[in-house]
Amino acid sequence: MTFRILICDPLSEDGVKPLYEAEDVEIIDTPGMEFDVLKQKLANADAAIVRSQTTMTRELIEAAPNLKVIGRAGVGVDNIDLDAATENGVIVVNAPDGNTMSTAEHTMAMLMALARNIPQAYNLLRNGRWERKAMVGVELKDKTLGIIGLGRIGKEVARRAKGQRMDVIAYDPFLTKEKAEKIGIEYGGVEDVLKAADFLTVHTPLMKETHHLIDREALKLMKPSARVLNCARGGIIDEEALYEALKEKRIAGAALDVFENEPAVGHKLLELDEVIATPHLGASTVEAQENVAVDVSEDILHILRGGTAKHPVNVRAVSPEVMEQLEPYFELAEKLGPFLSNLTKGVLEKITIHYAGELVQRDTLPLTRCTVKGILKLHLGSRINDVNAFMAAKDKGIVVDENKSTVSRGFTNLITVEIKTNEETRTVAGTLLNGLGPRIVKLDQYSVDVQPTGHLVVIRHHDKPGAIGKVGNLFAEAGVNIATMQVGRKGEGGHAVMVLSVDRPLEDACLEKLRGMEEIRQAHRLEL
Ligand SMILES: NC(=O)C1=CN([C@@H]2O[C@H](COP(=O)(O)OP(=O)(O)OC[C@H]3O[C@@H](n4cnc5c(N)ncnc54)[C@H](O)[C@@H]3O)[C@@H](O)[C@H]2O)C=CC1
Ligand SMILES: O=C(O)CCC(=O)C(=O)O
Repeated sequence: MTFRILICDPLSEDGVKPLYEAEDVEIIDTPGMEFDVLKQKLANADAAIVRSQTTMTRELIEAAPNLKVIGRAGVGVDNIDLDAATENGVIVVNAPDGNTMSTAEHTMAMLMALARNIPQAYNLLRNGRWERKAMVGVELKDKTLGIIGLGRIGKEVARRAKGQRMDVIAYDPFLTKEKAEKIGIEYGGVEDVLKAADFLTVHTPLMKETHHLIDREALKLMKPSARVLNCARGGIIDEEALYEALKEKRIAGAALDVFENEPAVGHKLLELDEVIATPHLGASTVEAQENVAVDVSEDILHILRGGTAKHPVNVRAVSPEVMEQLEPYFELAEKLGPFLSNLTKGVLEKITIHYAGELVQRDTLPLTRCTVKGILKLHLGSRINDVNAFMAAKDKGIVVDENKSTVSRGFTNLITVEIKTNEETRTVAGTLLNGLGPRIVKLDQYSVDVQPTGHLVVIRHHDKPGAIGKVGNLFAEAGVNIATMQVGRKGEGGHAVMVLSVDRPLEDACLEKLRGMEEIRQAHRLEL
């Protein structure tokens, strides 16, 4: 059997050697295809390899009936429609390690160029101007580098910045004070990092939660002398807000490797003297390109020949028999994690899943994996899936435990998820009701009956006369219709919870007012 592999973006020749040398592979190496050509070539491809130039849309994936694997020669998979790939049974693999060093080094190159005006001075000199006065820079020594996103690349940048004798402060949802101390940096919340930074660099994936993470409000918290860097993904920093802040001299400079829309030729940020930029070159080194091309090529060959993926991004590894038994429970498992982790404060340390009732007899590991995936996805984005969820948890030092008990409090099946962070331990229990689907039946010590779907508001309040009415009035004033409301309490006059499902999302102003009420201890808005 011959597998047809389509190379959609330029790849390292040495890196794709394993593919050219394989006897069972036919390569179609035509990078930079127009959409229609790409669509036509995909129609009979078994695998496709992309970097960041090609966007693998649903339309393209659906037009490729033989497609089994998409390989991303790099880290970010925001240019691949993962839902479409999963729905169409296409495995997506990436190369998460191969370009870490290059991207960290590029970030440091940008940091130094930014501090010393190197591109600006060079431009002037090429135009015959020996300008020294206007090109005075700043030292890095004793300056503070703020890092948002301390994953593979963020950590390497921190290490290098310390070598420059900079102070480093970082925020990452998986970083604790203790972990930060161990690597000799300071731990802070996002606001602490923004306020302290002389230079700010972002190294998160681009996803719903990180889109415009650095927005107008964030930039307002920064020092006027601060400079920002983005060598991760366009869209993490709000480009309009950055432009305004630079124009109004509220920040001093920016170094950008990535843009919301690429190629960003003619972008108005590039007209500003305080901005230096490169055309998405973070991973463009001989070494990184060879590494990532080798990694995806090997993974693709292995998968096409019937093996399992080394760096899967979207697949669910469950045998058809086990899948059939567990299928109905996946929706419940998938909802419980995000429901609880949205409510939990602090840095995640341990996830425990308790199974009771008929589930005790089953192989529940796939459900545990699915729950862990739901929790981690909130911070690590869509590349977390059932296959890599445990590995990602281990990577982040999070303990995952599962246990079983015959005590199911009257339910035929019961899944209880417990999340322990460095600040609190919280639990949620859910069951699958015959014909009615998933239900949340317990939140911490309170019994409730909630359908975990749509727009939800979860409130912890003091059980006082009028509290519920006040919440109802506030929602009515905001034009938010309450579809269902569940109230649970330990005893009269004590702590209580309210879980409301509403017909449209609660706006920020309404949530703030809710949080400001004297009867309300905590309020969260959830989309499930
Ligand atoms: N410019 C370029 O050519 C390249 C860009 N990249 C980009 O860099 C990004 C980071 O890559 P890696 O470090 O390899 O990924 P990684 O997955 O190792 O690290 C990402 C980190 O971001 C953290 N994070 C998630 N949400 C966050 C939030 N709201 N606030 C703070 N931290 C948050 C995660 O906990 C994780 O530790 C990639 O997603 C990719 O988009 C990667 C390689 C090359
Ligand atoms: O393919 C490239 O050079 C871009 C690399 C990148 O952005 C990534 O790996 O996420």
